[in-house]
Amino acid sequence: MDKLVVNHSMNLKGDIRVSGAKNAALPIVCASLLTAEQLTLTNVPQLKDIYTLEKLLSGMGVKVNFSNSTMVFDASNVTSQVAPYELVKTMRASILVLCPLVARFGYAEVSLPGGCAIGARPVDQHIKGLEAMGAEITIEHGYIKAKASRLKGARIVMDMVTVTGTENLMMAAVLAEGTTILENAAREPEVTDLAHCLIKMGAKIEGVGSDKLVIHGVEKLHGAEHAIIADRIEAGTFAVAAALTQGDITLTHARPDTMGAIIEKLIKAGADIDEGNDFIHIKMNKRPQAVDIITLPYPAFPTDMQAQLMTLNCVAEGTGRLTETIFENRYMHVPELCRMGANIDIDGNVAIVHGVERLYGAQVMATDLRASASLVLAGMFAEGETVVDRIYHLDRGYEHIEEKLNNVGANIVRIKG
Ligand SMILES: CC(=O)N[C@H]1[C@@H](OP(=O)(O)OP(=O)(O)OC[C@H]2O[C@@H](n3ccc(=O)[nH]c3=O)[C@H](O)[C@@H]2O)O[C@H](CO)[C@@H](O)[C@@H]1O
Ligand SMILES: C=C(OP(=O)(O)O)C(=O)O
Repeated sequence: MDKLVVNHSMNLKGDIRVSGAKNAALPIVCASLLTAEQLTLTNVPQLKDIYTLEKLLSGMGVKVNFSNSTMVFDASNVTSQVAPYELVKTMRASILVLCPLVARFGYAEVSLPGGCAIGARPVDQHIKGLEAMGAEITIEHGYIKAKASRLKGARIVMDMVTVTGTENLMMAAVLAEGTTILENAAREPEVTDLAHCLIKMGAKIEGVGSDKLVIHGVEKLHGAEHAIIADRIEAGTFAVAAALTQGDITLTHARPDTMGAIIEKLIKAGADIDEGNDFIHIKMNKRPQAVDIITLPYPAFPTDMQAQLMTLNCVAEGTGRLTETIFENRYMHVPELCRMGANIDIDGNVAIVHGVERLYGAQVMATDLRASASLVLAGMFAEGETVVDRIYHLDRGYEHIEEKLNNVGANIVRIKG
């Protein structure tokens, strides 16, 4: 298993190009199952999760060509509607093939994704919505089996805001007979990006970007070309790197309009931020101030940035209070940060972070994707050498992370395992 050796690296300086968003690319790749015509995606990040999905779709008979950051799909000859456990267990987002398969082929068999390090993460809302649209669903031997000759439009009120739940049901509704109303829908920019792609493919969706989506089903979708939206979480991670190392970084190909809550917290922490339509410039020349954060659905502060902001709070002046409301077990990075000298108390879903002046390099273990990112950030600030183990999590979601950070002055070495 690969490891990253992160050396003390302050004052990062230069430009970093932001990649396409993993969490937009994953559902949009699955949308390729909705049409027999060619779907072309550009700005696709080269990530382990995308390769896993490519393997899953290829196993179903979809022809996929992935070259540089362009992916071309031909799902005209799908031969299997099964998503096997071996692939689903490595990537929860595989659940996103469920609704496209039922919508176009009337059948799907998808392994239940199960929980992961950050929480139980059930998929009951995906199932509830599909059932409301007339699918017959059984759970057998760890697989969800869904059948429907043609899905029917329905009014679905989601019990909680779910990102992949909204995406899955939106993909069911675009080919259903009649109109579907999705209430309490997720408004994350990645959900909106999927809606924009589906509209290019001929879907009829109203209320894009709001918590009420009205979807008029059509008989079939056609081919299209779509560029994946910039990754606001990758951009946010690098913005924290700039603030933490008292650096001066410009993030290019970014979408600051999707990062309001993150940018606001960085400004509060003391960063100077200048933004345009597609760039963010972050400059910091002092110790950060502690900030309080509550994770909530978009447009509030994203749970996927909680760990990175915690690292910033670890070395800030004052005490910051973080409240995680989305996932029940998303503080796995806390003991690792404490091993590096951080001072953090946990009380239920609240983390109280007392800022310290120094962190010290240590051997630490990454437990999930964003926890890994928070440890790499801490390693750049820490004195000495930090070895981050189990970085396969990181490779699921960050494209060439060490290369991008090294280009602006970091000193990170990958040790192949
Ligand atoms: C591939 C992808 O896009 N992943 C993102 C997506 O995950 P994902 O879509 O899995 O997360 P959800 O938005 O569905 O989860 C939000 C909350 O709802 C709960 N829930 C969800 C569905 C359901 O049927 N029942 C249920 O109880 C979950 O356990 C969690 O507590 O949104 C999360 C929240 O912004 C992000 O952290 C993930 O990075
Ligand atoms: C939790 C995340 O991803 P996933 O839903 O793929 O586990 C994430 O992107 O931080």
